[in-house]
Amino acid sequence: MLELTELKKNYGEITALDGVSLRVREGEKVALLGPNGAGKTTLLSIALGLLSPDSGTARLLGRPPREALAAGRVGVLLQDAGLPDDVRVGDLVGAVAGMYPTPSILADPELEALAGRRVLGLSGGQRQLVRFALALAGDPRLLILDEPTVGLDVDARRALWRQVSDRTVVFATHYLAEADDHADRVVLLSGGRVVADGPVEEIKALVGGTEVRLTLDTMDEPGLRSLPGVHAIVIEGTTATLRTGDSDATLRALFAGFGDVRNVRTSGVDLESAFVSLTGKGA
Ligand SMILES: Nc1ncnc2c1ncn2[C@@H]1O[C@H](COP(=O)(O)OP(=O)(O)OP(=O)(O)O)[C@@H](O)[C@H]1O
Repeated sequence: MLELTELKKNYGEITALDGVSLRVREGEKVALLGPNGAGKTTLLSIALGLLSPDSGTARLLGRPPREALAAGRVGVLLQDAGLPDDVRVGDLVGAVAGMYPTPSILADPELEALAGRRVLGLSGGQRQLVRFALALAGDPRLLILDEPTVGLDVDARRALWRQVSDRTVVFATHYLAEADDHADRVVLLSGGRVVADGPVEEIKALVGGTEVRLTLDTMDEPGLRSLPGVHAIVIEGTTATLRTGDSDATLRALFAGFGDVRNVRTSGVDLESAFVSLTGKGA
């Protein structure tokens, strides 16, 4: 449905994409995860034909992106996309849906409550809900969403994700938790490169997870390394720091297997520090 091959893009001195390839098949839900400046928006803009790459190619539904968009069936939600101010929400959504051969109007109570309001005066989250309704207006086969839930409250987030459940979706996010909840595959971008691409569980184990620090008077590195979920370990004297993708399993086995373990402390590993460990540099 989406095929990007060896994309490169520089803005003057800045390298935004440094040879990115990505293929998304029908039915996949792919989260593009990465810190600020990783290249997510640039990648999506090229996928949509809004920006030309310096080299490489982009195909959308088997065609050049602009052609695919013109044919309908691709829903798009971009950051800060403008909306006409002086029009009622219901009229705007109805008019846009009416331009498609298969119109679809988002059934959402919050959106319905806004139908009579003019766009001017809507809050940031309400505008985002309207943008999302416009993205769905053609009953798209493929949805491309750039940070779709920014500014949305919990109910609106739920409504959004419910609506996308039976479509192919590519979405950019900063949040591992959002990728975890709504994607089946994660593509991790950093510094304009794909640094990891795989099922959510795999990426979570790689970047997320928990740090467990502990003291063992008789250090047993191989034993600690073989605990379930552990994928990295640092030993300093009698202190060990483990990185685990499944802290429950690690701790259960730790307490069962190491009677003399003490001073056990755990902390979440945030995404930024995980990027540092994956890419060897700050994001
Ligand atoms: N129009 C532009 N002119 C110059 N530099 C740009 C332009 N657009 C993006 N960049 C730079 O290219 C790099 C990639 O930016 P991009 O917006 O694609 O990243 P992102 O992953 O979407 O970031 P964010 O999560 O902050 O939205 C950044 O260093 C950014 O500053």
